[in-house]
Amino acid sequence: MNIPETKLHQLIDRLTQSHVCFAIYRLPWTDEPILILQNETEEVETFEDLSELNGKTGFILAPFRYSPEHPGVIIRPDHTAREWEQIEEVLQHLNTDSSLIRSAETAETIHTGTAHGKKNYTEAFNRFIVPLREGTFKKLVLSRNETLDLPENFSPLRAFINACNSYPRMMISLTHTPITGTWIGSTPEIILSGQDNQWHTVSLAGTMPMEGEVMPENWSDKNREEQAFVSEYLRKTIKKFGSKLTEKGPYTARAGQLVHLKTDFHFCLKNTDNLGDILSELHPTPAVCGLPKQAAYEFIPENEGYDRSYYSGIIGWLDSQGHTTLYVNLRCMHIHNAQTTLYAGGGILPSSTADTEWEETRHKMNTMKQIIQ
Ligand SMILES: C=C(O[C@@H]1C=C(C(=O)O)C=C[C@H]1O)C(=O)O
Repeated sequence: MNIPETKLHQLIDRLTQSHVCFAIYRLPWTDEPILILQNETEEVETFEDLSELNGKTGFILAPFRYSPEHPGVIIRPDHTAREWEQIEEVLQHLNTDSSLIRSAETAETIHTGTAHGKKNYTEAFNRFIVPLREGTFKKLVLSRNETLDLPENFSPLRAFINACNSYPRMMISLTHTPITGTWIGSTPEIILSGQDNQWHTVSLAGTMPMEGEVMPENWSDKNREEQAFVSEYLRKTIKKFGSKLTEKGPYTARAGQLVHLKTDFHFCLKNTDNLGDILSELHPTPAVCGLPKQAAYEFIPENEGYDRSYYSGIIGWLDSQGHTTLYVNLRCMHIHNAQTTLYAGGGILPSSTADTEWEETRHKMNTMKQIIQ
């Protein structure tokens, strides 16, 4: 993807420090930036429950779990533009003097050095592994975050473009609202995409690093099992609201310098008025939460030791009248002041070990670390 001319580039970077609500995203295997911009004077609409999204249209950022600090937001598409020329035209009309006031984002002061981070992670791992080995849970996803200082010349838009150029298979996004702050992500995981009666979701789990440019295929039983849990859950859930379910996989799919096991699920929906209800059934899948679902959804925030915020929530374009492309918010980072907080997790089974799982989160975080410069 081309870098836009300097004036536009600087304007978009400054918008990430303003009260303007916008998202720029790029779908997999395309080279087209899409801007969704809400009128500057309006506050972003929030929601507490995915079912409130029934019948709505807009760019969604929903947390893993709702809290007053982290509501879901819907960026209303008052303006939509594709390609830098059109985006420039739309942004020209912004009243940049009044809108470019720094948003009151609270500075996070978490400094998780690696040693400290690994100690916390291992303690959380120990809390997770006990109920897994006792059989209370079949699978739990344990995640962590890490905060880094950004380079002085850091540009959110350059990071977005770096991600577009490095990760053609992923959905890349740069999202900003005063409520959520600024998020940049490269996600490989669709939660719900489609239009009319043709819909798609994926079961994505199991992780190995790429071997140079070769995709490894020697999946362990643990990886196969944790992906099978996600597939089983999706099969059951889709049957509640969809019909004509077809399935392809599992097969090995690349995501940056990692590979995952992936199964595609295609199905039909009778109508699209209740996409919010469908999302509340789907989210959170055992790719980011666990089984049994509800117990895992309560166990994780109480035992993980930090707040996932928008990581492992939902991000993307929702349009009940048109084409929807919603993803799980993975391989993402929150930009705040001169720092960034990166997030990553992985599925834990009774056979898991803390060191291997820690390494997996390091590999996943590298997806974002690579594009910071
Ligand atoms: C939880 C993450 O990724 C998810 C978990 C995976 C796993 O456990 O192997 C693989 C892909 C994703 O569904 C993440 O990237 O943080």
